[in-house]
Amino acid sequence: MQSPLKHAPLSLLDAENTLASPVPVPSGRAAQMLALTILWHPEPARIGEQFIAPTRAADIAVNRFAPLFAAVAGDCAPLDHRRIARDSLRLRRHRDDGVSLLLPQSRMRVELNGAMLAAPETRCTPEQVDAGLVIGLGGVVLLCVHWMDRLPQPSAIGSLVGVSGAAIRVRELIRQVAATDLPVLLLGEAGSGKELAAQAIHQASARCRSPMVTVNMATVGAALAEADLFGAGTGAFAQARDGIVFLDKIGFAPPVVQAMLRRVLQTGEYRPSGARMKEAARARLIGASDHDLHDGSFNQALLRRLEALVVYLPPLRERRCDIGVLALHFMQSWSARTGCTPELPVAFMSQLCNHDWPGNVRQLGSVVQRAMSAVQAGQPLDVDALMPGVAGRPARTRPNKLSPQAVLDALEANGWLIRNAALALGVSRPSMYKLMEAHPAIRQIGQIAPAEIEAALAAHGGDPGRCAAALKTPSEALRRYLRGRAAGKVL
Ligand SMILES: Nc1ncnc2c1ncn2[C@@H]1O[C@H](COP(=O)(O)OP(=O)(O)OP(=O)(O)O)[C@@H](O)[C@H]1O
Repeated sequence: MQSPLKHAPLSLLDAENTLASPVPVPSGRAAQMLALTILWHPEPARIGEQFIAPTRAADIAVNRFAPLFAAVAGDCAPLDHRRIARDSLRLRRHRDDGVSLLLPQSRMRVELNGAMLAAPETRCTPEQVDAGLVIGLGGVVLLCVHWMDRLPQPSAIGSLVGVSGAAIRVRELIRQVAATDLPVLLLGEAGSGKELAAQAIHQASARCRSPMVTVNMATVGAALAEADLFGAGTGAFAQARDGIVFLDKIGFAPPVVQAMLRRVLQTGEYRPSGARMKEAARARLIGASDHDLHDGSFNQALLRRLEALVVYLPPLRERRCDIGVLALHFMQSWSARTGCTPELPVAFMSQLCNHDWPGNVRQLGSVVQRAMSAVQAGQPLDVDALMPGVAGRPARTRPNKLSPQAVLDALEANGWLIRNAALALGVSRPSMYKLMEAHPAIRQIGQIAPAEIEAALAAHGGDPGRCAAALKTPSEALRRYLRGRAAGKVL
């Protein structure tokens, strides 16, 4: 499954030089090992243990006593549960990297991606294996069959939970990036962990004793952005001192601010708002974006400087084997906060592991916590009721099943950002555009008179999010309009 933000995980470039040997990107399934990760087990300590298949030739036999699953720095043990059959479920890797599941002779219930298997052999396509197969055994254990491009490693960055090759790679990159002092660009879908990665870079770097100051460029209006960043004494650069300025959603920075940031990166100086003298910008800059910044509307000279180091956070659906350890992590933090440890049923965990998580780790965390409190309160666990409204419903809602009010509500609840509203509704972005075009109350920016836009801006202090809501027009289009206006384009 390819993400639109696919990026080489780390490019080591600076303004003058391209290093000849960037960190190698493993290519193709040939470079990968087939792995089994425990997504769920009655003993929580077993969650995340892995078995890595040594060769591509032999079948993998999965039964009560084999294979041996290993914790990263611990002992090996089989699944070892009385509801797991002694007879083996066999996993057979084919030449095309599809995988067949051959059922055991026993009556043990075997599920594949949430559906019970009855046929003696079920063949999964290479694409299905790429997406991660979720196998349920005996109604007690969930395994993920997936590819690994590197061997498991102890985590040196405890805050970033994950056992997938992608999670290991991100932690390696963060350590490399933390050892340098170049600007960094963090890319990844909303909720994939960019801010957490910025905090980890800060913590692992020599700047950890100075503050990291975060500014969300999507929520500061153009009028305030300059002061928020460069205000004398109070702006982010002044506050961060020798630390880090983290610009979240940097793609939304107004053009004038983008030009200032470029000059900061170029000269190492800035002029505080209202001051006559320039000051040295001592803080390191980290930017984050959930969309591609190469579309021309972002300052490309700034982008080239920010791209000195790029760390890409893959979406959760591309690292399904992390869902178990992440769910456990959220359950443990809920228990630590509340002092209660309610148990979530394996059927519910299976649904979590099979979900595509358009809102990524943030959405998983919210759903797990809601589920914990529902169980705690003695309420039945209704997965459908827990999934919507966090950052998204399960993907693949039929657009023609959505009422105009549902479309309007999703836009209202998501700051009139098309992308987030589409995620919340579980429809693709093209479908979302069609739904908006057909909607009687939603207007395209081109249909609104400039005077009305100016009046809305004046009424809402220049805040594009609130203006978009007042004008009933998508926020992205309004921001594009404002960028064009600032650049002096005839509109
Ligand atoms: N690998 C991880 N381990 C533990 N928690 C994680 C991990 N990745 C993300 N989270 C948690 O998920 C939530 C969202 O993460 P974060 O805010 O870093 O995402 P983001 O990519 O910056 O999102 P946005 O683009 O919407 O700002 C946070 O609560 C964070 O702690």
